[in-house]
Parts: sequence; structure tokens; C-alpha cells
Amino acid sequence: MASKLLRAVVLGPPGSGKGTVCERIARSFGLQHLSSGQFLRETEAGVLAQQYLERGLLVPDHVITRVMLTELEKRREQHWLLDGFPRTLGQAKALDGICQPDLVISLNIPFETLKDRLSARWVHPASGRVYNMDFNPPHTQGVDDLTGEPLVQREDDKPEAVAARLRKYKDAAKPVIELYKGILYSFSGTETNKIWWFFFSINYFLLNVFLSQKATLSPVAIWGATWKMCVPQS
Ligand SMILES: Nc1nc2c(ncn2[C@@H]2O[C@H](COP(=O)(O)OP(=O)(O)O)[C@@H](O)[C@H]2O)c(=O)[nH]1
Ligand SMILES: Nc1ncnc2c1ncn2[C@@H]1O[C@H](COP(=O)(O)OP(=O)(O)O)[C@@H](O)[C@H]1O
Repeated sequence: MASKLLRAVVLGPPGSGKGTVCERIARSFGLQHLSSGQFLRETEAGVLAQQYLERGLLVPDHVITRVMLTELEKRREQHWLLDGFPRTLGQAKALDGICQPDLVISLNIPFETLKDRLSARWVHPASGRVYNMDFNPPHTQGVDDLTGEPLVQREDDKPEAVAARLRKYKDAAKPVIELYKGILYSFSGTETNKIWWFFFSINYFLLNVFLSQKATLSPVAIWGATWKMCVPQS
């Protein structure tokens, strides 16, 4: 049977838990977790885009699209899960030009919750590991669990940048959500653990069948049908 690759996208405002959920999905199902923010922070393109990153502004479409399409090109034979890309209609169209996602997961988290989470987010810059002083604190305050290196707060997580980021996200994401509405699965809530368990319990069997290449019918289609019966679509 021809090998099928799973291409998934996670959409959500800054602080909605994309990185946290993607990490768990990637670990549980063996997908590659590709974070646009992390690629920017690690590559030369990100150094040039520093002024955008620090102020929490979206990097121009042509810059991030080039970074992401280059990374996707290197992973043509892998299952992947995109975190943070696409964020605008232009980016979504560029992605569609090379491959169409099988499914899109959208996280809807209340604004107040996002603000609280971002102000308590600390990161280990070298690895991208993320902590939260309430939700998943490091073993020792202020240092990364694995390396012992210091944690930092991102410039764009400081209160002055957060409100503008959240506003801009909404405007840019609307047409993207519209574009993907046929393959979109929305999760609403204030706790990543609940969203995760809901996702995991519905999808464990279907995704594993798909990923092990034993499916004759796309589980994404079966999942879509099950999902529509279980969850009122927003
Ligand atoms: N209190 C709380 N914090 C969470 C929860 N889920 C994620 N976080 C934290 O919220 C912050 C933002 O999560 P992250 O995955 O980085 O969001 P992203 O910006 O969408 O990728 C991080 O500090 C996480 O540790 C949750 O359910 N409750
Ligand atoms: N798809 C994208 N389009 C434009 N800018 C992006 C994109 N992805 C990431 N960035 C830039 O990188 C920053 C950090 O992104 P990310 O790590 O995904 O954090 P968050 O989910 O908290 O916004 C964004 O504020 C933005 O400046």
C-alpha cells in the first residue's frame, strides 16, 4: 500500500497551548513537531526578524513562508504537525501550494486566560522547552530541568506586547479558519490537560491505525464523522 503521511496544523492564539499540545501529540503518535516560532528563534532569518519577534509582531509572510517551506521540504517523507504556521491567509495559500493538510486543530481559549499564561511563561531558549510557574514549573525555580541553564521570559510575553499580539492574531486568523473549515476541529476550554485527554481519547485508535499504514479508509475521514457526532461545531 502506498505510504500515507499525516499532515496536521494546530491553530490558536499566543498562549493557547499549541506548543504544549503539539509536544504531547508528537510524543504520543511519533509525528514531527514543527514550531514556526522555534525555527525563527534558531535560524538566521530569525536574527534578521528580531525587531518583529521582540515586539510580538507577525514576521512578513514572505520571510516566514520561506523558512517554513524550506523546513517542510526537508521532511517530505515524515508525518508532521505544524505549530504556529500558517497564521495568515497568504501563508495558508503558500502551504496549500506544496501540500494540503489532512486536519486542522483550532484551540479556543479565553482572552484573560491567555494573558495570565503568557505572563507566567518562562522558556529555555536553546531547546524551546516551555514552563509555567503554575502549570508546569521547573524542578528548581528559574532553571531548565535538563540542562540547569537559566530560563528567560520572552520580550513578547511582557504585558505591553501581549494585548497587541492577541488582537492581531484574531484579525489574521479569521480567514485562515474560514479556509480550513471543512477539516477544522475546534477545542474550547481553559485547561490544556482536559483538551489533551479529549483529543487523545477520541483519536488514539484512529491515528495509530493511520500511522501504522494499515488503514484502507482514511481515519481522518472516520474521525471527522465521529467528531461531528460528538462535538457541536463552533
Ligand atoms: N495554567 C496553565 N498554563 C498552561 C496550560 N497549558 C499551557 N500552559 C502554559 O501556558 C503557556 C503557553 O503555552 P504554550 O504551549 O507555550 O502556548 P503557545 O503560545 O500557543 O504555543 C506556557 O507557559 C505553558 O506552560 C494550562 O492548562 N494551564
Ligand atoms: N506564521 C508566522 N507568521 C508570522 N510571524 C510568526 C509566525 N510564527 C511565528 N512568528 C513570529 O514568532 C513569534 C513567536 O511565535 P511563537 O513561538 O509561535 O509564539 P506564540 O504562539 O506565543 O505567538 C511571533 O510573535 C511572531 O513574531
